[in-house]
Amino acid sequence: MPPPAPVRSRTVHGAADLLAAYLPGSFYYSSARGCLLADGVRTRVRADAANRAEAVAEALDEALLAGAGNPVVVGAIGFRPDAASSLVVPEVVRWAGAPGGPVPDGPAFGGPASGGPPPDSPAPGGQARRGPVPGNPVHPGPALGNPAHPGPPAVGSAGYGWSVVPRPAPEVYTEGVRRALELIRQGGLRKVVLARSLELTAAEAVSVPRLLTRLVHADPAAHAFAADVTADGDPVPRTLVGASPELLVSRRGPVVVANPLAGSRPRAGEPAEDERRIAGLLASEKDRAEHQHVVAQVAEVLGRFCGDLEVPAEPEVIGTPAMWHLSTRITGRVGPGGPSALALAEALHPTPAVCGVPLEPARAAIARLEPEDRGYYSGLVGWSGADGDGEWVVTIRCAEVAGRVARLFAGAGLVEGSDPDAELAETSAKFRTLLRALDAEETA
Ligand SMILES: C=C(O[C@@H]1C=C(C(=O)O)C=C[C@H]1O)C(=O)O
Repeated sequence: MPPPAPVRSRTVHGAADLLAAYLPGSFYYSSARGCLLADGVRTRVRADAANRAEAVAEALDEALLAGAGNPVVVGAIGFRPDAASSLVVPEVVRWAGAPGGPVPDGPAFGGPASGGPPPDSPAPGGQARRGPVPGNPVHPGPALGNPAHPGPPAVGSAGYGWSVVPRPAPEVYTEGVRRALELIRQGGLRKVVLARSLELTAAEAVSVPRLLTRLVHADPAAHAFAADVTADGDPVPRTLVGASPELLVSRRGPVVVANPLAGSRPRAGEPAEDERRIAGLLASEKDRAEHQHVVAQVAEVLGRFCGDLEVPAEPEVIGTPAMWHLSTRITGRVGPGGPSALALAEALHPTPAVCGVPLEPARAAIARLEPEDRGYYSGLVGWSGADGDGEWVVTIRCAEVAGRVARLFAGAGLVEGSDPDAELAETSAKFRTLLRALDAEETA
């Protein structure tokens, strides 16, 4: 008989440990389901949209053959079909519970080497996220600034002295919105999302670990991420970092969850006014229509792969520290050997939350009316395991950070009845998630 395998105690990580261990170049992802920190590159998946699924499967198979327990692929994929992607099968993956949750005890998470998410973390899709309270549509979201846990110092604690350039200028954006509304009036296009960006330049290099930590502290229930997206020829490393409220899709075993958002109001930060805004959002036909486009597409795509699809008839309102959104949580089930979380995410992308309806006219309108390339913004970011489990979010409330520059993106969905100035204001409110974390809210 072979000698018994040596028993080694496994390190148990807390969410705070993983966040503290993040370094630029790592991949970090956290949500109400738990968090993951990935380091090192076993395989870099170099593939375009047409052969990505095959390349990912091959890389995961290789890792399995090399003895990795349950290897994962992590990273980000850009918005356009021909956009860059940054996907790797990492050398080391560490898992922990959700940020702000208890430090899990007992043996660690789901398996050798590459492990798996903690078994005791919430079900996929962040059920622990602020949901509706029956009979009370107001969901306060996290407190803004918890004095007991003030979080790390400002990203530029000495004051970065940001300079801010909106791209395009606000009046060019509103003109684009008017032209998009004209296309909608002419017929053929029903919804399109137009985005703009803010380019912030600091006097010194932006600290990505501190930016990420501030985002997680500001909203532990968000899907927070930091992914290295440095491309060949970039003079300095580039990191995609953000806190998305929008679950594109998750899979855990047979259970599939998607949580499309669309239809928004800025958070006022004053309870009575927020009550009014939430009621206004729920009652707005324009916002309901904008939301329904996304729900219909997500349900149609998931319906191709899933049984037991459940699509609530009515949206709820969810809150982030900056925004209120109409939200619909859709669930379904896949059979054994069904599509992986990444395959589902790629089938869903781009949803009308970031592109439009019908898809091709919306893509064409974006290409014509947005002067700036979106890059990774409005693509997808997350992780997928060899067993098919995983979680991918829509890449919003994010910035691409390189050296002293942080490029922020935000968009707004346009349908018949949209108002250009209100859409501009909506994008300004969406920038707040990142501006606050960069201590730049007053500058922009
Ligand atoms: C496009 C963004 O957000 C998306 C658009 C929304 C809307 O138009 O109401 C709401 C949530 C997101 O699905 C963004 O944050 O940049």
